[in-house]
This record gives sequence, structure tokens and C-alpha cells, in this order.
Amino acid sequence: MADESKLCHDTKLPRKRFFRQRAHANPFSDHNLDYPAHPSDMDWSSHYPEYAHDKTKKIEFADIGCGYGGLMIALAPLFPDTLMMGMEIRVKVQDYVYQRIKALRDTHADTKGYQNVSIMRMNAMKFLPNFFEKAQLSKIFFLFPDPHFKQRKHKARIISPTLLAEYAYALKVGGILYTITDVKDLHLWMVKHLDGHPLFERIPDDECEQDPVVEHVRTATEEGKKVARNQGDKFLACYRRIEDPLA
Ligand SMILES: C[S@@+](CC[C@H](N)C(=O)[O-])C[C@H]1O[C@@H](n2cnc3c(N)ncnc32)[C@H](O)[C@@H]1O
Repeated sequence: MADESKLCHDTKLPRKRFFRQRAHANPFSDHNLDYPAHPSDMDWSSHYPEYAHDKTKKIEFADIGCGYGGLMIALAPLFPDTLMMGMEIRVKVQDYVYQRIKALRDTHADTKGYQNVSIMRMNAMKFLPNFFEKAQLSKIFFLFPDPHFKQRKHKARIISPTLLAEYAYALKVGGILYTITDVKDLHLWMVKHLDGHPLFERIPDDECEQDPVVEHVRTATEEGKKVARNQGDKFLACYRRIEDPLA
């Protein structure tokens, strides 16, 4: 049950100040989280009750490190038939997004709005293939990921050769991986690893800009808004999952 004092009296939206948590959670810990041994062991019906009857309906968009959930909440009404999931390691931040989605579902109950979006607490660096089948996703988002500035911390970055193999596994051919950051060094790091991966091909920037999702990638999240307020740069790079050239 939600603690009512943490919700806005009128809208029932959660009040962010009660859900703040220190910026970093250890990405190498499993945080004692439960995770399925195989994607088919996962029961998604509590996340998407409106779709519980349709076992063929699968999550297609994943927002990794979704923070306060702005991207998915912006995309949910634009793709009403697409199931999307935010993944967030910090428990209080996940609680906030959960309350946010619940309030939106209640407000839009007559149109069954926001039934296609959910949030899960997980460490995406550890268990992603336990949740998603091969070629299940059509979009995967990395918006303003933690930069882990120090060289000795680079291994904690959410884009790495090992993790790219997992993202390539979960993305279908033709699916798109979106990255954006205000940290140039991190942008160059992500581009270097994605350019070096045989299953990803960079989408030219002008083509990327035609993608209606990109506007939201730039502006919809808390970090994106903060960067805009501080007049920071936003470095965007989008990649297409391509066929395995060796297959
Ligand atoms: C800088 S914030 C950006 C949040 C959001 N994408 C935005 O643009 O506002 C990075 C987020 O990634 C989450 N995160 C970091 N490592 C993670 C992991 N291994 N699995 C899931 N979430 C993670 C952090 O807790 C944090 O909320």
C-alpha cells in the first residue's frame, strides 16, 4: 500500500522529495533480487493486467536505468499497443515510478491509458537475458547513463563489449539502440564500443533525427531536463541491430 502522505493530495502522483536516493547503487551486486532462471518463467501479468489474457504479447521497449520514468511515460500514449518496461536499480526511484504509473492508470482508467508501461527493480548489468528472449525487443534505451568518470570505474559503465552482446541478443534485427549523454567522454566510449561491435551499425545522425522517438529521448527524462536547464550538450548516437554477418 502506498503511504498516502507521500502522494500529491489531488493527483495522487508521488512527490519526488520522498523518493530521492543517493545517486549510485552498486551495479556489481545482485541486491538479493529475485530473477527468473529463464524468460518463460517470468509472470508479467501483475505488470500489465490488461494484457494478462494474451500470453503472446511481449515487452518490446526497454529503458535501462530509467530513473524517474519520464521516457516511458512520454512514449506510452504514443505506442498504446506496445508493452514497455523501465528497469531501475534504485529501490526508492523504482517506488516513485511505480506510484507515478499507478496514478496515471487511475486518472486514465476510462481510456485504459498507461496499461502498456511498467517498472521493475533490477540490475540490468547482471540479469537482462533472464528476462528477455532472443530478438524480443525492438527498442532499447540508454538515456544519460551514469558516467563513472574514473578510469578504474569504467567497468561499471552500462555499455561494454560484454553487455553489448546481451543487448544484441535481446534486440531483433532492425531494432534500435538509443544512447544519449551530456558527457562527451562517455559518448565517445559508447560510440567506440558500439562501432566495434559486429551486430550494430550506426544510424546516420540526419536519419536519426527523423525518428519521432528521438525528440523524447532528448527531452522527456529528468536528466535530459536537468541538462537542458544547465544548457549542457546532449550527445546522441543511435544504432541499428543488424544481421549476424557470420550466420
Ligand atoms: C543518471 S541516471 C539517468 C536516469 C534516466 N535515464 C534519465 O535520463 O533521467 C542513471 C540511472 O541508471 C540507474 N542504473 C545504474 N546502473 C543500473 C543498473 N545496473 N541497472 C538498472 N539501473 C541502473 C541509476 O540508478 C540511475 O537512476
